[in-house]
Amino acid sequence: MAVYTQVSAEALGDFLTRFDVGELVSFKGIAEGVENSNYLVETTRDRFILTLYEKRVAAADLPFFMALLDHLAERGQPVPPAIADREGREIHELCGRPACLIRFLPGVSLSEPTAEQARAAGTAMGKMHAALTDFDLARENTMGVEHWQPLFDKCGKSLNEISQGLYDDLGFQLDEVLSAWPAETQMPRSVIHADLFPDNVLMLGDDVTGLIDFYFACTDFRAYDIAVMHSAWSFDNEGRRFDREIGNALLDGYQKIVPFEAAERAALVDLARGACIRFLLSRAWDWLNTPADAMVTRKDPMAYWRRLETYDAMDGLFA
Ligand SMILES: Nc1ncnc2c1ncn2[C@@H]1O[C@H](COP(=O)(O)OP(=O)(O)O)[C@@H](O)[C@H]1O
Ligand SMILES: N[C@@H](CCOP(=O)(O)O)C(=O)O
Repeated sequence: MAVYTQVSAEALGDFLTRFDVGELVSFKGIAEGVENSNYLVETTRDRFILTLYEKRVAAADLPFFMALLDHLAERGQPVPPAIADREGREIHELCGRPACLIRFLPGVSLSEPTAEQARAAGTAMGKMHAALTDFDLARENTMGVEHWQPLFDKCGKSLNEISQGLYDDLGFQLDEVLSAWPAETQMPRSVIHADLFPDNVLMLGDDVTGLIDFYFACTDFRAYDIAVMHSAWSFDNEGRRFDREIGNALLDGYQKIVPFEAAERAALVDLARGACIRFLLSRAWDWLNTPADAMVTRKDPMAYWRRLETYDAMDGLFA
């Protein structure tokens, strides 16, 4: 359940008067998602998403995210920009939280995408990267490679409460991935989504209708974005079954738009191992620090350990 902040009909009705969007007809909390509070809002004119930003999204980062969404939307990418109020402001405050009213996009996120859908999603990421070549802003990846060792150290031996021996096993893998990690100048860097899991891609049939949830977007290796996507899309939820056909379709759809440079292609498997460590660590931290009775469902860190083991046994992502 991702509605942390309750909004009353009165507060929302009053909030909407700042915009030229018609009057409130109905609204309801959206259960999906874990980071922010999201509501589906219906007015006399249209549908919108109301997002109240909770503790993981820093208010200071919102201008970057909104500029990024505006840039992509202006270039015809299927992303949801924030709606500006009558004075041109996109970022607001509601019920004590930073808040945005966001364009609603049609489509559903898939739990079991097919290879054709993965190909379309890879192509959508390629088009997004191509549209970002003239985007000038930057944001540090606060979940990037420099942050893995400190987060590992913060989790410490408690990792063994998740699975016996995880502290030593993950420590070993982390050392390996850090020593294989490419130097900054070795391959193209860009603003990337950094969390394009199936739940952040809206689709109708085989068509991508929306790329959402840009709140981890940051500057990093461009190929790291597709590696994150590969690790999220090519396995079942538990990370037990690897589907090479889906992985290949994803990479293939992407490289039709943004061909891989030789250095990117060679580094993909190490970037995917890094992606596993990143999500394993954030999930492990949440696992160890979220009370079992909290409203939000904790995601299984070991699903990323299993993926890491699969990548560890691979020579390259293409086969
Ligand atoms: N612009 C949008 N159009 C349509 N649905 C959206 C939009 N933004 C979010 N949603 C819906 O809200 C859910 C949660 O949004 P998301 O941004 O993933 O939340 P969180 O940041 O909390 O993880 C999505 O799974 C989707 O169903
Ligand atoms: N995709 C991450 C968690 C971030 O959740 P999101 O709902 O904001 O995409 C994971 O699965 O660990």
